[in-house]
Parts: sequence; C-alpha cells; structure tokens
Amino acid sequence: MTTFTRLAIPEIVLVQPVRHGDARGYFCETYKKPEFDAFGIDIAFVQDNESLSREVGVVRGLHFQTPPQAQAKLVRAVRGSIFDVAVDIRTGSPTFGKWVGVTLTAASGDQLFVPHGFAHGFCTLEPDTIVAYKVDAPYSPAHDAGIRWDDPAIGVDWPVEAGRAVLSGKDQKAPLLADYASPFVYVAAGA
Ligand SMILES: Cc1cn([C@H]2C[C@H](O)[C@@H](COP(=O)(O)OP(=O)(O)O[C@H]3O[C@H](C)C(=O)[C@H](O)[C@H]3O)O2)c(=O)[nH]c1=O
Repeated sequence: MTTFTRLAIPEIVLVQPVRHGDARGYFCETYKKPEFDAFGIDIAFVQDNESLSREVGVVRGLHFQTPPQAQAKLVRAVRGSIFDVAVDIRTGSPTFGKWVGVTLTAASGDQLFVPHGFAHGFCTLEPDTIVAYKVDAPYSPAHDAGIRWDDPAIGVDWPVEAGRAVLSGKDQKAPLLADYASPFVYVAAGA
C-alpha cells in the first residue's frame, strides 16, 4: 500500500508508493486513484507532464495556474533528483507565504502532492534530471502564473546559489508575492 504523509503544511502530502522488487528490478503502481480516495484526496488528473533539465541547479518555478484552471500536481523524479517546493499562496491561510520542500529522487520513487492554492517549483540536484507529474486541469497559457523563486519574504532554502541558478526568462521576471494579488482564498478544512 502507498504511504501518505502530511508535511509541515498539512495540505502538502508526501506520497510513497510500494516498489515490488525482484531479480529483474522492480514494479511500482505509481498512481492509484482508490488509494488517494481512501486517504481523502479527491482528484481526477487529466494531463501528464514531463520535463528534462540538463544541468544541476535548474530552477523551474514558482508556478501555478489561476482559477478556474488551477492545477493540483503529483510530482516525481523519473531520472536524477530534485528539491521540490510548494508555497502556500491562499489569502487568509495561517501558512500564507510559507513553504515546504522535499528531495524527490528517481531512486526512491517518492512523490509530492501539491493541491490548488500552492505555487510549485523545483531545483535539480543531478544533471539530466527528468520530472514527471500529473495535473488535474489542462495547460492554459492564459491562466499560467508565477512568483519569484528567490522571494526573500518566502525564503525558500534552495540548494543552489542565487547567481548560479539556471532560470527561464519568464522565471527571472516573475513578481514577488507581496506584489501579486493571489486569486486563491483559504478555506479551513471542513468549513
Ligand atoms: C507547463 C506547460 C508548458 N508547456 C509549454 C509552454 C512552453 O512552450 C514550454 C515550457 O513551458 P514552461 O517554461 O512554463 O515550463 P516549466 O518552467 O517547466 O513550467 C512548469 O514548471 C513547474 C515545475 C510547474 O509546476 C508547472 O507545471 C510548470 O509551470 O512548454 C505546455 O505545452 N504545456 C504545459 O503544461
């Protein structure tokens, strides 16, 4: 059975599927909806993504899609490894502007679930790292948004020096969280 562990921000969940090893290698059910339903995550993924980052220190993020095309994500490294980060951008949240980060490696098969209302990004820890992730809304350029990866008010402890990060032009120009009117609003669990 897959293990689900809520992290310091409880909406962010470490997901650890079982690998069935044998002399050939292993078999792993990398996603099984009934297990997510049983844990209490009601999700219907509609798109699978994959990105290759050739260098160590590639930072992709901090990204999200705005409502009504907000995306929850289930992220894993299928080659190499990443430091994966989620930032709470839900206005009114007790953890607004706070972040959690975990190391995801192809070797471990660990995954991170990031729900709506969180910016997501990662930094590669090995060359030629491939990241695969499922999303529950299709890509919508009109709803694609981001905040600065190195926003000092968020203070993500990235494993790369600021001047050595490999960034897209878009990510270099992203706004600080303080300068961004987040469209996400916190709703307490069970409210
Ligand atoms: C996200 C996405 C991108 N694209 C196209 C758009 C560009 O022509 C090209 C690269 O896009 P971008 O620079 O936004 O790719 P990343 O920097 O890896 O973005 C991702 O980075 C972080 C880690 C995320 O969590 C998001 O899923 C996503 O924003 O792929 C598509 O065609 N479909 C898509 O779903």
